[in-house]
Amino acid sequence: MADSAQAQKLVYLVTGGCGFLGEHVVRMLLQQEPQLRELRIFDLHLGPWLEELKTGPVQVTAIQGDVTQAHEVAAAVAGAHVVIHTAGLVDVFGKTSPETIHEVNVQGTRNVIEACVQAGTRFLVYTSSMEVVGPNIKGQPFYRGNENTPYEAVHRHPYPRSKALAEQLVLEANGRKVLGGLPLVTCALRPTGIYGEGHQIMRDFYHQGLRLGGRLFRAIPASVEHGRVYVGNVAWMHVLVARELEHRAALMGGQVYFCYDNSPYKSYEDFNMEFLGPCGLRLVGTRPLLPYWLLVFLAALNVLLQWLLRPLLLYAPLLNPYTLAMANTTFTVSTDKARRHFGYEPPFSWEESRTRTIRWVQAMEGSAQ
Ligand SMILES: NC(=O)c1ccc[n+]([C@@H]2O[C@H](COP(=O)([O-])OP(=O)(O)OC[C@H]3O[C@@H](n4cnc5c(N)ncnc54)[C@H](O)[C@@H]3O)[C@@H](O)[C@H]2O)c1
Ligand SMILES: CC(C)[C@@H](O)CC[C@@H](C)[C@H]1CC[C@H]2[C@@H]3[C@H](O)C=C4C[C@@H](O)CC[C@]4(C)[C@H]3CC[C@]12C
Repeated sequence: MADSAQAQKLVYLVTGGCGFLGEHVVRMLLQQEPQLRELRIFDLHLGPWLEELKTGPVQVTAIQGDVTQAHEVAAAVAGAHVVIHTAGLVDVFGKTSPETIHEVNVQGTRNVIEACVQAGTRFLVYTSSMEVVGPNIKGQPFYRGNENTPYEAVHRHPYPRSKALAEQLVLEANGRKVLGGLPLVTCALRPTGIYGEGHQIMRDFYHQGLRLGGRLFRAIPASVEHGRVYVGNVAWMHVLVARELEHRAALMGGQVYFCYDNSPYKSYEDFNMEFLGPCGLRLVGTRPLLPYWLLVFLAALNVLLQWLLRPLLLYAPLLNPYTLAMANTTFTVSTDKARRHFGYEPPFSWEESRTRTIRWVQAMEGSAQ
């Protein structure tokens, strides 16, 4: 990338740039990356909001494309200095087949890597996930762990498997010679559960609560901690890594970093209530209202119903065996590797993150507040 002595401006490509995280990365780049000349936004589904971005000094190029199509990826990458690859199928609800998840998340990532090599693009930031680590199929807790904490990462579910395989491809590609003979520098970021404006699952919980008369029913013990991170802080980490990769290639190249901030450690449901409570919902029960065995039965019943109904409609409830196991397994991170390696500090405090998320829920149609 250009150093300060050169006036050269940079071309960034964000895959999945119209997604929940991708949109925040796009907006953060436009606000915080002074070297940006052109921002390419590559996505299967382009959002109408992109039009409003085209009035600024940076050239914004919206590209409707599919990461599973190598030629489409190659065309989008050609001429880019940096690729931030967030595109992926985030499906733990059985909405898509395991083959499709693999095709998008693994083959799509392979296509991005090869496109970088063929085009001479030297810097690739990949949005991985905590799930590359866990929780594993044994339900072993990962308590305040970091990037070096030993943990038996064993996955059966197609989504975490695909993220683990894709991350491995990205890290193994670090150091490959790209067109022109210089090395590719790659890095993988592992967010825990991201929350914030645009989080579809939070929207689903909110609407479920509205349907149930303003109530949600506790299913998970409050003692089970789940790490969460604000989307604005995750976006900033992507922008900062993309900027620092060149200058700190020897240190950062081929590394993984958990995405973290000062969001509190809470159960998944209690954490959601930080935002849904001020918006009029109430979490019923100080302990799970149903015995775990009954939740296991209901989760399995949901799988059966999904299979039976598939010819007629997509039935994809929040509760299934995988989501129940995830919600019931402590997974929290405590690390400062990103700060030590590239000076990351979360720009949004917990209070700001909470306020922004509450305002977003309140602005949702049909708000109870
Ligand atoms: N949401 C979380 O809690 C979380 C946590 C950790 C990691 N991640 C990772 O962050 C990334 C973004 O996740 P998100 O929550 O914003 O999901 P999202 O579904 O909101 O965004 C994904 C984007 O990728 C696009 N996409 C999907 N398939 C594509 C394809 N074949 N070609 C091009 N674009 C395609 C979608 O249209 C969407 O805009 C994913 O890689 C996900 O694994 C998410
Ligand atoms: C129905 C109840 C049991 C309810 O509590 C289920 C919650 C469940 C939908 C979520 C619990 C943990 C979530 C996952 C976690 O935050 C991390 C993830 C990694 C990321 O890469 C994608 C999203 C997710 C898998 C996230 C999905 C929702 C949960 C399973």
